[in-house]
Amino acid sequence: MLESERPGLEAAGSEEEQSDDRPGFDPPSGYDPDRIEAAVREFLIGIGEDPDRDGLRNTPRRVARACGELFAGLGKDGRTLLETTFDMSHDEMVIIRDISVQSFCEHHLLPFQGVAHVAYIPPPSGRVTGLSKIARLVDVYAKRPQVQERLTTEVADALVEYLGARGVLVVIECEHLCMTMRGVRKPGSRTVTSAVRGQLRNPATRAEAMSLIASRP
Ligand SMILES: Nc1nc2c(ncn2[C@@H]2O[C@H](COP(=O)(O)OP(=O)(O)OP(=O)(O)O)[C@@H](O)[C@H]2O)c(=O)[nH]1
Ligand SMILES: [Zn+2]
Repeated sequence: MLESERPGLEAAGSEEEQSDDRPGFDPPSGYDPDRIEAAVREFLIGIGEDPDRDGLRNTPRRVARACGELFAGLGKDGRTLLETTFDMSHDEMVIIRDISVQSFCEHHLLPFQGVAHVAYIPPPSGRVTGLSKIARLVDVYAKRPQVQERLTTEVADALVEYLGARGVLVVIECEHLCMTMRGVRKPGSRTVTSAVRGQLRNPATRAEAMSLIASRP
């Protein structure tokens, strides 16, 4: 089937779709789709492709639009996300495990993906944040060109700085496509990074968090 015949794809170039007012579409402040589009066209020529052939004609525009989502975290931080808190008077550890992570390695602009586990001890006020905000926090720092180590520390530091968490442990495990699709070609290899702050530096508390993260039903 020709691309132009496929349902949904024909509309990709319509005025309506170009307006980028899709619900939830919140591109970074410096987002310039025209520049991305021009660059992708050049890129296609550079790899020896014909950007005017049928299947590629709308690709630069599609990539430009996709970049508004894929890099939506650029220029943002977790401050506003972590402003919404609830009074639970809970002063024990909270763990959100297996949060999916999708990011781009800043060296090759290839994806790395996997999971994040976040443990935190609420601030002395006992106020906790909504569970979804932790997952959104990971997204804010993942949706940009990144390295896994920085992603890990940025999530941990945001929880201390913006929520006032008394302790934080962030563990991220990802597979990097730049190590599997090309280069050293080691499919299945996973990189594990961690960042620990405050009371979770205590060996016993940290061990408790790690065992809860590792436990499986
Ligand atoms: N520390 C760290 N390194 C990363 C991450 N993502 C990719 N890399 C590495 O970044 C390095 C870039 O190395 P270079 O020698 O400049 O680039 P390269 O010639 O493409 O390297 P190869 O991948 O070994 O072919 C590679 O070793 C990647 O594995 C990350 O999140 N953290
Ligand atoms: Zn890479």
